[in-house]
Amino acid sequence: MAAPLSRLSHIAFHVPAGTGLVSDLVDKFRFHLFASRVTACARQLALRKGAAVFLVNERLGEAPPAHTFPSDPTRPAPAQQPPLGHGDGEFLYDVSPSRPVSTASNVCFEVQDVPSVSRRLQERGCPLAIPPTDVTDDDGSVTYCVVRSVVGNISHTLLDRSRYRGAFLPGFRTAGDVPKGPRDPAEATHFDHITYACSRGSTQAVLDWYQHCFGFQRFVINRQEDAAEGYRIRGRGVGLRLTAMRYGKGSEPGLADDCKFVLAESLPEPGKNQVDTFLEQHGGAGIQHVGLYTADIVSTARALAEAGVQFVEPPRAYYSEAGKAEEIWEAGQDPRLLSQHGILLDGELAGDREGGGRGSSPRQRRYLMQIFTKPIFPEETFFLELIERRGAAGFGEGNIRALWKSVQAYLDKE
Ligand SMILES: O=C(O)C(=O)Cc1ccc(O)cc1
Repeated sequence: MAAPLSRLSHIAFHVPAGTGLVSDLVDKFRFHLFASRVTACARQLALRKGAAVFLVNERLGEAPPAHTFPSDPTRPAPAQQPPLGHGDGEFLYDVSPSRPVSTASNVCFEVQDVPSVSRRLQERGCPLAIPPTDVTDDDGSVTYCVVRSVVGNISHTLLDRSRYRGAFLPGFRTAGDVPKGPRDPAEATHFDHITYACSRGSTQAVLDWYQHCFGFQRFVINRQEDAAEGYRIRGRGVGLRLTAMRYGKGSEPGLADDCKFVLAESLPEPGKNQVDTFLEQHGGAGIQHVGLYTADIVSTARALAEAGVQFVEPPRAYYSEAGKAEEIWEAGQDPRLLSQHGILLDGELAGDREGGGRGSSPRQRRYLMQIFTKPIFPEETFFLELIERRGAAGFGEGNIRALWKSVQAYLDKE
């Protein structure tokens, strides 16, 4: 049996010190810093927005010699530290990605029984980068292991925090103030999807690996997609092959336990494209973007733009395309407001994903709205997305084309 995952815990970045990622997440994206761990050579900061948690791992200087484990000047040493020789000792709960560039490289899941999950992974031929390891502090203990994915520099930390009462993980101090009052409706609430930029021709092997190791299921993005080839969108400046998978049973679109994994591959088309640009500047495959779910994308986009977040601009003709304004009005949205913020809207017809007859079903007002930020690191690699789903669980061709072109126009200008 594949190794069962309970829920997504957090996504970890690895960045050199001084990239400004933490201050951008706090000041611009309105995340709250809630836990930190500082050693002589690494700073690990956990930031939260609803159920969406990012862990930012910053390298502060040279790594320590392999035989030492860094002491934490900010709190007493945990009772049990990871054994030496596993990982590189710099970052707790993770391995350092080999890339020098800033990267989002670890998707961490909670599991119930780390030793049994590790055994199953090893039986399935997935070597562990860090074997089951206990870490303890005054608030309890956590067991974790780390497995490297078949995709680029991505790894997965699997942890059991059922015996832990602290704010985040053993070894971290509580930091900052997470607001306790009623949630601001303009806040994003959780991760909707994580998109991997994959090298050409690798999708099937990636699907097979995640299915074999973790029991991921294929998720149909759109009924126009082909079972073997995925959803291919090409022509008119776009060359993209998308395939998606999910780890949970899948619930109502928009719920926190329904995070999907989207695999993006470029198709041979003239000119440079954003997936290949990612692969080149990142030094290989990896996490290209993370979709943050919000129940009110207009307010969230407005608040983030006011705080300094830069979004890519939709193609100039997007809102004046035949039928677009009508489609937006029909969905109950105002095209002037969406265009003011650069938000895209795509409808999903009943049966678009389930295989029902397109055109034969009455039009349902199921739709989604999306907007991409500009890349957030100096390299043209990782970016964030805001997404609001109104009943639509997949991704529509209209939005994908427009999003692709928005990013492309931005990259071509740079
Ligand atoms: O729409 C989304 O959020 C996707 O994940 C699809 C997608 C993937 C990669 C791109 O470069 C552009 C669009």
